[in-house]
Amino acid sequence: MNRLSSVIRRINVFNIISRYSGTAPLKTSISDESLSYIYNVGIRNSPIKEDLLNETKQLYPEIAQMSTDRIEGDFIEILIQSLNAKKCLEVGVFTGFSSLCAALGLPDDGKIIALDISDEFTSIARKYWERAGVSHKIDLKIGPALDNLHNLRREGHENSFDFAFLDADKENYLKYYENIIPLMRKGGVVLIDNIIFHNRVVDETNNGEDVKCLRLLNEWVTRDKRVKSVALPFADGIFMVTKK
Ligand SMILES: C[S@@+](CC[C@H](N)C(=O)[O-])C[C@H]1O[C@@H](n2cnc3c(N)ncnc32)[C@H](O)[C@@H]1O
Repeated sequence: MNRLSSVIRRINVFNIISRYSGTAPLKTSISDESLSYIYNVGIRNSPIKEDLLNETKQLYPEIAQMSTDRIEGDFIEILIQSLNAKKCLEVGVFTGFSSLCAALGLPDDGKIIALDISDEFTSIARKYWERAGVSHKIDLKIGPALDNLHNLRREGHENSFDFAFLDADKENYLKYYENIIPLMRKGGVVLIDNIIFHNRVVDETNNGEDVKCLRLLNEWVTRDKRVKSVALPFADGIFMVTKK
């Protein structure tokens, strides 16, 4: 992590060089009505996904928005399928929406190693994985994700994952990222969720640890020579990264 610390010291997150020289981003032309239309027309019917999200809302009304965005979930499923992925990693499970989507995109002998710290949240997840018939594809490991990532590296999983989804505690994102990249195979894809974190990342008055960590991570990823990356302006902002 020495290279990491020295680069972090050099990054001034509010003095980011503008790399974009095009016209105004297309996103500004999407009205609320068009966005609703996209969400209505763009999501295929899936009673099990809707039930999971509805139960999450009932059980945890204050934090239900932690579930991965509905379109992002379908995007994960399609991406995994089109990559022919067989071995996936998820950091941050909650009640299991994104892992359900990932598992639905995997073949029957595919595997997801899913990491979370909460028995309570993931007990809901297990119920839906069972109902969807995908439990056998998901190996849930309860405990601090960083410890489990270190274990995976020690146990010989480096350079082997086809796909990873990072969606846990934001303060540790940079450490997670630095442990996920060595685990990915060449051409493997990592999606990093919440890179704008409900617009807090661009709010200069917000200097919460989670927000500061996301700013550093975003700069770090863009400069990382081990990968190619693109930031996708949907849901809560997503970095899509592929290992060279
Ligand atoms: C944003 S939620 C994940 C949402 C999930 N991807 C979904 O689609 O529902 C973040 C999760 O990270 C977990 N978490 C927080 N700190 C953690 C840690 N140190 N190690 C592992 N998991 C952690 C929380 O328990 C929570 O379930």
